[in-house]
Amino acid sequence: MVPKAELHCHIEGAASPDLVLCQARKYGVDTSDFLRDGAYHWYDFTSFLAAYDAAANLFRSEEDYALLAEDYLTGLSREGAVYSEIFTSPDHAERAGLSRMAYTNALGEGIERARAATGIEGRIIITGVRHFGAGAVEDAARFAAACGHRLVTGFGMAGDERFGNVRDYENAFETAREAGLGLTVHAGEFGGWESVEAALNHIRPARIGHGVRAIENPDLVRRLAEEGVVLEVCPVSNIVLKVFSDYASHPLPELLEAGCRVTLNSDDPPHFHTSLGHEYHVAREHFGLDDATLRSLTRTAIEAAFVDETTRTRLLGILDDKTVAQ
Ligand SMILES: Nc1ncnc2[nH]cnc12
Ligand SMILES: [Zn+2]
Repeated sequence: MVPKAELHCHIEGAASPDLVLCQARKYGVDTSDFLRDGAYHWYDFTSFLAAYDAAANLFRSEEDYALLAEDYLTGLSREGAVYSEIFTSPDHAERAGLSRMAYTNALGEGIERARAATGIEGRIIITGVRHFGAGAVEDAARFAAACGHRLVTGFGMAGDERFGNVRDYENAFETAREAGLGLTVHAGEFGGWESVEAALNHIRPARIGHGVRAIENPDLVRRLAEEGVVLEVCPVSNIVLKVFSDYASHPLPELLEAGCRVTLNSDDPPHFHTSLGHEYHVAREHFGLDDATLRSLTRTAIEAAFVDETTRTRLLGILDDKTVAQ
């Protein structure tokens, strides 16, 4: 099995329908609006975000979140993943009645449990939600900068990219940068190439969430390659959310060919009927990537991971060991 590493997965969006149904029974909530016949139901990006929020609202206690992270990472390890960064959303936890710190500690506990059981390494990227406004994203950044949790190593922004101007979020990212956190921002998913360029100019992140619509501007693709900005590409998400109509028109192969640093990610796996393993399968079947190239994408992810150098070296060692073993 090709070793895998993931940089872009929203933990609330990773809750399996079975786990969500369990939570719904626990809290006596009817899920039929967004979950039917064992699968999530929504029809466009806006209704997807609503389903995501509704599922998130069923995680309310520290044990709920510990279980969510443990369940996700344990399953990911079975697919051959050695590393995972989860995007967390303190705003969602607060809406569900849990403090940001309790939420972060609980997810950390879930990561530690999964590591003890399987060896998978995990880190937390705290995210602000763009369509909650600049004030909310600044609050999330201040929390990320101050929380002091050992596993919090990055800050990002998700949510509806069509909302507001990326400039309005500069302060939030400055706060996170000054605290030494790695930076990633969603851009070039529902916004076009201009959104990627604006993110580069105003946020200066090490990584871009998606970034795939940079393909609309060859100069920008060259810039991404030259600056070595890493793209957290989520192919199945892009097809299911209709960012591209089919795999034949998905730009991942072209971005790779242009020298961009590309990684494979699942985004919100059960919502899109995917998993990290399935993303690697899709890259093989639809983009024609061979095992050596898939391993090089894992290498890119580990190189771009927001981890200390000792951990990075250990992870690269595992990748090389497994490469030799096959
Ligand atoms: N694909 C996506 N784009 C933006 N925000 C998100 N939050 C969860 N999934 C997302
Ligand atoms: Zn995302």
